Amino acid sequence: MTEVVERKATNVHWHDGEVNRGDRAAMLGHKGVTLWFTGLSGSGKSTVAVAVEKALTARGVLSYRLDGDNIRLGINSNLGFSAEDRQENIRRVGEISKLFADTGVVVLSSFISPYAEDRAMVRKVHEEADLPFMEVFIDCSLEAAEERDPKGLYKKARAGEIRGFTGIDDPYEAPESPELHLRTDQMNLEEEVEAVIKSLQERGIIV
Ligand SMILES: Nc1ncnc2c1ncn2[C@@H]1O[C@H](COP(=O)(O)OS(=O)(=O)O)[C@@H](OP(=O)(O)O)[C@H]1O
Ligand SMILES: Nc1ncnc2c1ncn2[C@@H]1O[C@H](COP(=O)(O)OP(=O)(O)O)[C@@H](O)[C@H]1O
Repeated sequence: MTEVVERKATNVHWHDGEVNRGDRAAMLGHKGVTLWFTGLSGSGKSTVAVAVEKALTARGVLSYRLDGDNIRLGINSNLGFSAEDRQENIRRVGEISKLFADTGVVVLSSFISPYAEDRAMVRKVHEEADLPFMEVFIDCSLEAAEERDPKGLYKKARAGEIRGFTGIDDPYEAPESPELHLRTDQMNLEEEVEAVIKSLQERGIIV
């Protein structure tokens, strides 16, 4: 696996507080977790995350969405779509997700995250911090995603106006053992939300 970037800072030390993760979970009434939605552009990552956020909020569960497009307009605006930039994009949002999950939030991170190695890095970062991490494969055939083409990007990619577009001329490595596998070209949104909520309950993250 590619090493996480080398730390440049020296003489830095972790500083513990007096309020811990358990205190925050007791205050909120649920645990923190990162739900990592991965899939092709147009597979439904954002649609599912938005619907799950709404359902969790209605249950009094604090959640927060981190979305590829939004993050790339802000903190990651200096990154493009080369393999190297995608890796740095995922590394940063993986670390951000970890911080949010540590606060007790149910984090809904939606990124194409096409490379298995980068997703494994995010999983490892969570495991090392003893935080729950669930990879959610938002699965949809390329044909169906291209048919949907909600932003007209596949059309542009086919016309050669976008280079290195995932699924067209850049790879997508499907997860081999995701915690949750949602076929958005075979299920409806309600079923998908239900599956996510059930999975969070089964893992004892929410009641
Ligand atoms: N070349 C190329 N390949 C894939 N996607 C592209 C590209 N150029 C722009 N876009 C738009 O960027 C969104 C994906 O950003 P991500 O941060 O999720 O990508 S990645 O995880 O770093 O691969 C993606 O959003 P979604 O369609 O919501 O997935 C696109 O809107
Ligand atoms: N079962 C489904 N689950 C999620 N999205 C669906 C489903 N069926 C159709 N769609 C549509 O597919 C599109 C997915 O777009 P989006 O959520 O932006 O995908 P992504 O974030 O993966 O790029 C939306 O237009 C959505 O309405």
